Amino acid sequence: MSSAPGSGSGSSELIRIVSRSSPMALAQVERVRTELAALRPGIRTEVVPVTTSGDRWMGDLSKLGGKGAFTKEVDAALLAGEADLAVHCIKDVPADRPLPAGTVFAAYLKRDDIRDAVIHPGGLTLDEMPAGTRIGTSSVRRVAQLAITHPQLECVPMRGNANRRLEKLDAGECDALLLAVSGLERIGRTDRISEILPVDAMCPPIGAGVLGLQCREDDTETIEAVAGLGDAAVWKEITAERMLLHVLQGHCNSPIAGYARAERDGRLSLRARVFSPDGKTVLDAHEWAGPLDPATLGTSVAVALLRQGAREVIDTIPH
Ligand SMILES: NCc1[nH]cc(CCC(=O)O)c1CC(=O)O
Repeated sequence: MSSAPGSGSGSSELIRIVSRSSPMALAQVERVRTELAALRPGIRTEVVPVTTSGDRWMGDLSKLGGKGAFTKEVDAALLAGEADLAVHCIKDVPADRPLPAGTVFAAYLKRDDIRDAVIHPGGLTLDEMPAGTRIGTSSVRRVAQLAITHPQLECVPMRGNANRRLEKLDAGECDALLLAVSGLERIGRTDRISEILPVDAMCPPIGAGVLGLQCREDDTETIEAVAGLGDAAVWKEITAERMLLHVLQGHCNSPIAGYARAERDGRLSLRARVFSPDGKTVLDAHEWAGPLDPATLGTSVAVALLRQGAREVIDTIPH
């Protein structure tokens, strides 16, 4: 191949990005392609589509053997060398076990909104909804917190990608939905939001609003190419949050919530909560740390929750 002198070895570099085919996943890949094109104009990208078991299965996710439901096929494409880069919602990446051997996160992108939104066709907020209003969500985290703040509302199981859930809502399968603001932004449907819930009322899941770029660990070329897309503050937040989840050994069906915040002065805080499914037990911990060791902060908050009895709460929930 003849390339102009001085155009650099990266001028003909191709990065193949594996993606689920939901509108949200494709939008995430487009964000990465746009940011990469600005940072490294010489690199070409291509999308390699996969369908995951989590996308196909509309039943209870725990019956699929856990949260890896959305990541297994993606990991396999990466490890088989069919693709060079995977874009994951960090929220969907299990933390109770190590990342698949041979893969690493090369970057975490700048964080989007971490809050959940209410979608009600009539524009009602949770407080305005009559008793018995059916909220479509299968998330134990959302069900537990709704039981605390709005016990008069009824949760009904609801799965499928965000676009499908909106269709099911419009078809009358439920009266309202809870969905992540960031996901609605990605699919261009923030027009459907009737209320954004503060994190005090609806604590977000670990990793909310963050995309991680996963590579093969020996693929230094791709790792170096995408590392510049990463955000240093988000790296600290995710390191603390995922260490918390790792120490708690939460599973796909455990109502664990929490978020870290890196302040501009370098300090890092982490709040986390563990709920019983009925919301009657709420464990809460919040700590501050200096900038140097996010993993220790995650461990420390997890230990505080374990001292309050988190082990029993997590283990009594079947998965
Ligand atoms: N479980 C699916 C999923 N994974 C990540 C997001 C939202 C975007 C994010 O937090 O990165 C969603 C949709 C939702 O929960 O509403």
